[in-house]
Amino acid sequence: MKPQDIIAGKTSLWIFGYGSLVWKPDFKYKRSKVGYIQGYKRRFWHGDNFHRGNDELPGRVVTLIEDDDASTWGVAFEVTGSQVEESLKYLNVRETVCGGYKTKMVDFFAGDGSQPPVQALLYIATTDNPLYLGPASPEEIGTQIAICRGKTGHNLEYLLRLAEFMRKSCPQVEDSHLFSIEAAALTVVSYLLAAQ
Ligand SMILES: N[C@@H](CCC(=O)N[C@@H](CS)C(=O)NCC(=O)O)C(=O)O
Repeated sequence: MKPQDIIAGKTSLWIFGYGSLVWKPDFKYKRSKVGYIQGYKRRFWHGDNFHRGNDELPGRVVTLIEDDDASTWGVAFEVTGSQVEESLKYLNVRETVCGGYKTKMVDFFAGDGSQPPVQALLYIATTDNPLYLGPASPEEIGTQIAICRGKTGHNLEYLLRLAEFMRKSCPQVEDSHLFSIEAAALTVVSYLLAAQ
């Protein structure tokens, strides 16, 4: 489903965030819910040469990789009325034009699992994306994040705020990929500070 199809008739839309959107949606919404999507794992495998990096030193941001056994926790935001078009126009620039992400509709399950899933729009960077960097060790990814910055800020902020969100809002979720990268990045930062 293309965003313009959604705008055409929709008066309400859920938008699922799993990276910077969980702590910085920056668009108006009616309500939000913490929850998850199934069939995807979150990985720091997408390059970013705008928000958190540049062409010489691209940062690393998250995308979703298909995995039938995995689920990814984040936040779904419900936009209604004029918020639908406003949010999609904003996200098209932030996510697609500047970030290389494309849209996809998935089932979103609210965290308490008490209600049936709702359809949600999300932004995903697929492996054919020119900015796709792919797998690397937590140490390599952590080091890259510790030294990169872009027009929106430091790549480290992007990592630490996502880790903070998961600890506060999804304490039951053990995201070893995220937390191993966080530990590696903080180790690099401690060495850099000690070397000063
Ligand atoms: N699409 C994911 C990832 C979004 C994301 O991290 N996008 C980057 C674009 S490369 C962004 O918006 N960065 C803004 C920032 O880093 O503050 C989400 O739903 O959260």
